[in-house]
Amino acid sequence: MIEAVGLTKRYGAKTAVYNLSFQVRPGTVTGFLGPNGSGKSTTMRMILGLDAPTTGQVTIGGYPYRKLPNAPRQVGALLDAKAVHGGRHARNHLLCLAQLSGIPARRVDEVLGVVGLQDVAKKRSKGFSLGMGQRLGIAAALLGDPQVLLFDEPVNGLDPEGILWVRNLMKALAAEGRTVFVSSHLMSEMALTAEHLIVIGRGQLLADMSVRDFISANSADFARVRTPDSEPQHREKLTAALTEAGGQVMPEQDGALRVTGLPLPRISDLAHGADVRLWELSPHQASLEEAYMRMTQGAVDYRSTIDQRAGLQEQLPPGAVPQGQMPVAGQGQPGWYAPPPPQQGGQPFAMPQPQMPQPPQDPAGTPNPYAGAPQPPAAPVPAAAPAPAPDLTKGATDNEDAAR
Ligand SMILES: Nc1ncnc2c1ncn2[C@@H]1O[C@H](COP(=O)(O)OP(=O)(O)OP(=O)(O)O)[C@@H](O)[C@H]1O
Repeated sequence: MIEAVGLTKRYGAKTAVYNLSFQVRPGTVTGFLGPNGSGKSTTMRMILGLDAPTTGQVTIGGYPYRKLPNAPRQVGALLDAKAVHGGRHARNHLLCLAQLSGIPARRVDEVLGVVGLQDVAKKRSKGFSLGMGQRLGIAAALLGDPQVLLFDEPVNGLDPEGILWVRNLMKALAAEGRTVFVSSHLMSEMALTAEHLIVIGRGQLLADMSVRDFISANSADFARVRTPDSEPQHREKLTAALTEAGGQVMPEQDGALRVTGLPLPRISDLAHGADVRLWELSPHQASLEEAYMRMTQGAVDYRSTIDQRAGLQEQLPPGAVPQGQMPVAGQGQPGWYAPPPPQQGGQPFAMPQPQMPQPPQDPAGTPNPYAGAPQPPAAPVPAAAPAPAPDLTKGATDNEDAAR
């Protein structure tokens, strides 16, 4: 098991991770999600002893990585697939790693077979495609047959067959009782691979819960209702009946209606009562991607100004708030991505809290640099000229970082 308690990392004045506490348990794939720059890689580096926490601690099986007996046999990681000596053959690269860790050479051939690189084992890795490089990185992570595995964006650059392979590999490793911690920006993939999620935004914990709970906590189910295309007046009649009964009705682009706040049998009864025929009445649940976007929209550092100004962004569903704004309980259209009311202390999303040791309130005795970040702004910001996300870290701005 991986356990972080009050983990904080500052780079000078920049706070990359703040007071992060979570556990990654064996036997399931745990997804690690967060917008760009939210601190995922920094957290993974601290887990692996590559960066020292400013305060707090993170352990694997009860030990900090650097004190873990025979660490390469216990923990495997893919952090940066490009971090390979390009002039070496794939097999030689793995052999070097194996020798450093006292792993027998036959294991190198085993893992080359597992990742499907046996035919290119004698090729120099500088000629490898992005996907082949990922496979080589995964082979290196598997070398010590470790119980704990960390993968930072493992499907980066993989084709659909490769993505499916990684998904099955992660699940198989977890099914063997291993601890599998994997970051990804591919939500659809994460929904298929992970059972549990840890979501961070601006270095802080936003959610620690199952994928199922995460989706239901950050989205609302809805019904799609469709009347015959040739009878637009019936669509209007049904809209009126549903609205009068307390439902929220929004038109979809294809002419159907999105209805929230009413159960399906009630919608059917209301349609029958209004003498309106239905061509479709179907239940829908938001995707992990929608739920994730909903939760993290207030914690995104890097956002294009061009597509916002040009109105190119996908239209937000009713009830969802424009980017940069957090929802306000009781406002907007309830039932449509309607969030639970903000919690005391500024936590905007209700989430089941696992029993974890409580980290020190503020280990360094300095104020929380993110305090107030999730609070809703006082006034709505027009979509055409959104306010930039405030740089709450008071350090080098993210734009400066990005420009480097
Ligand atoms: N060595 C460093 N020195 C200064 N700032 C750093 C350093 N490493 C990371 N940061 C900053 O810390 C923040 C978190 O970075 P990190 O790479 O951990 O985010 P991430 O969630 O992995 O991002 P991405 O999804 O884009 O990979 C960023 O603002 C980054 O600029």
